[in-house]
Amino acid sequence: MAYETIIVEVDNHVATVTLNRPDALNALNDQLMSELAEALTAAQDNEKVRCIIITGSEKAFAAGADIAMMREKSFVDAFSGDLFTPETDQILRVRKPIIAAVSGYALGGGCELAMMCDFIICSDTAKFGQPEINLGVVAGIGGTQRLTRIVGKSKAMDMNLTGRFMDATEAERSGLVSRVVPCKKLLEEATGAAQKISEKSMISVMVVKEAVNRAYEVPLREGLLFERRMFHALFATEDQAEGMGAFLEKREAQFRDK
Ligand SMILES: CCCCCCCCCCCCC[C@H](O)CC(=O)SCCNC(=O)CCNC(=O)[C@H](O)C(C)(C)COP(=O)(O)OP(=O)(O)OC[C@H]1O[C@@H](n2cnc3c(N)ncnc32)[C@H](O)[C@@H]1OP(=O)(O)O
Repeated sequence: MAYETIIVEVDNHVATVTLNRPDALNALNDQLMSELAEALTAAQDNEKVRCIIITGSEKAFAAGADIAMMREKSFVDAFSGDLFTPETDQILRVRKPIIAAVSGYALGGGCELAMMCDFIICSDTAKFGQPEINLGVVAGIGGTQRLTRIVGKSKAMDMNLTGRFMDATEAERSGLVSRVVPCKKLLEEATGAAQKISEKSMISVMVVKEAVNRAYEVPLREGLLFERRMFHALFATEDQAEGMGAFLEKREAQFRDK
């Protein structure tokens, strides 16, 4: 598939999707979101792909929704057209793990897109923010919701009210990102993580993704029960027999459940 605003490479079970609108700091316009949705669907359907990375350029992961695209829209356009809901539903339907590899700006929809991924590895140049208030709007796809659950009310309120940016150090300290690496090592680190995940039992990987994401949604007792039942269920898989057998036979496990 030929794309204009993204670059897709599949190698060794990892699909790397690079946002590619450098002149607009990867601002998320209709075409980019449509192409990203298509690429994620293709990665989900491709049996050779076991982990997905979304990344951008050194200067910007994504500087947010495209302001030029939004400027002309009315309330009726946004509300009746359910602006951005189909795209966000699409990324949340992907069951394979998605790593956000963030360098430079991840602002507004860019920060929100990164937070919709399963975890974020960022470079020491990363800057996260929800500056929508500067535009007379507020975050629209998780910047007041996921950010608050991740970094806490005070920091989320500060960032959404002042529009200030958070650097990589603060992002790691706040739990927004999993790891911070030197800019030149970002893709190597993200690819290493993706390949390590690709070696695991795919069925277990998908259960982890679902269980950790559910922790945001349900009370602890319900989450613990879900986790317990999925732990029990995995004893029905070949991968559980292979994984535990390989350990006891002191060899590498060869997982095969899809
Ligand atoms: C399955 C598909 C998955 C899809 C997932 C869902 C994605 C949905 C995304 C929509 C989310 C909507 C809800 C969201 O909360 C709303 C927003 O995101 S509002 C936008 C928030 N972002 C901003 O306000 C940042 C705006 N940019 C800046 O402040 C600055 O550009 C900067 C980042 C601080 C960098 O400053 P500089 O280094 O000085 O660079 P320039 O400003 O000169 O920018 C260079 C060039 O890029 C253009 N540009 C930058 N940001 C945007 C943007 N957001 N939209 C459009 N264009 C942008 C800028 O205009 C310059 O262009 P030029 O003038 O050179 O033509």
